[in-house]
Amino acid sequence: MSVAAAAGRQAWRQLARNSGTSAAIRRTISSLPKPSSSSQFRPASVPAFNTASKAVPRFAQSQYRSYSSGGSSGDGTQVKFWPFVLVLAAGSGGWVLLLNRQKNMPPNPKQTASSSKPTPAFSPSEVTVLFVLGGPGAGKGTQCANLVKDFKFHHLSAGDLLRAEQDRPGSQYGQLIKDCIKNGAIVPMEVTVALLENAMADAIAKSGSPKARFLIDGFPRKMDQAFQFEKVVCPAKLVLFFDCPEEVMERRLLERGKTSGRADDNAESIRKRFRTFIETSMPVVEYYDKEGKVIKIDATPGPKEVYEDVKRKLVGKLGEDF
Ligand SMILES: Nc1ncnc2c1ncn2[C@@H]1O[C@H](COP(=O)(O)OP(=O)(O)OP(=O)(O)O)[C@@H](O)[C@H]1O
Ligand SMILES: O=c1ccn([C@@H]2O[C@H](COP(=O)(O)O)[C@@H](O)[C@H]2O)c(=O)[nH]1
Repeated sequence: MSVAAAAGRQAWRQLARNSGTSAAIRRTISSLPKPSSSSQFRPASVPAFNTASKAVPRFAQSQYRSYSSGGSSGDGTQVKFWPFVLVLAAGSGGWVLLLNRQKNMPPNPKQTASSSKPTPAFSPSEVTVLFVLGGPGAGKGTQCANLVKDFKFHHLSAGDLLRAEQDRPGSQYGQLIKDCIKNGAIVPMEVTVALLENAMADAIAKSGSPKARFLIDGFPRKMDQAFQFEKVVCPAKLVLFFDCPEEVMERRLLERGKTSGRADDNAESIRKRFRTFIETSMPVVEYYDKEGKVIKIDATPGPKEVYEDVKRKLVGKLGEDF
């Protein structure tokens, strides 16, 4: 299991524990991949780490001796161990190859939809989710603020939730999140999906009504997040995509960086964020575009003009009363 995957799995458990585990998160914890490292093939009595200087448990001692002595048990009985070793090694190798192959393959939506098929935590008949995507500095947050006023959305920024978790005293994932943000990398999806689900549950509980509209800003930035969120939390109705040239976004971010205090509003982090956006997040936009769910907005003009376009296109697609 990769370090990021392990961190994600841990993160999920921790976040669920900290903020009242929902049924959906609990289900996902149990459906996360089980450890696939060598520990799976290690007899329980064999220590995980090199214990050369320490006493090795009896069972392990006898195994090590057998392997190195070509099958003699040492008491005169001729037991051939090498065929077992070969079978075990071949089996383990095949398993590792299979896991690595799966890791490198994009998630298969059909498989995801048909296999364990957990029910999402929120029903799309009660909860409307709009994903808000666009490059860093395209103006997503600015336009979300406008939509909140006119359409009574709850605005949840994935970046803001991650920054809050990073700064939460005692958070086990503070450093991981900090490093990802500085480098424009994507935090393991379990962390972000759990934070979003918890925030949605909080907002719904506070409003006292199961009906709610959410703008999920800056998410999903990666295909795995998209599939996981829709499977476990709530299917999305639409994606608002703010399209903006890099030079315009860079100018805005450098300007914002003069006062934002954000660790990633600097030239080096911005370059990395742009690369992640092109390589990892644009495929998400393309995926939803093929599904006919994307409303594309030119984010180059001033904020007012952009908002007029957002409103016109959103109402055009969903009507006033969606
Ligand atoms: N249409 C616009 N024209 C000019 N400046 C804008 C426009 N929209 C937003 N800005 C400014 O650009 C900066 C980035 O905007 P905003 O924070 O809304 O972008 P974002 O897409 O949410 O960024 P990030 O992904 O980094 O959080 C802000 O300083 C904002 O005031
Ligand atoms: O789903 C997400 C969203 C964000 N991140 C990390 O946070 C920063 C900042 O995000 P903003 O939306 O610009 O506030 C982003 O560059 C990622 O490092 C994430 O990992 N996953």
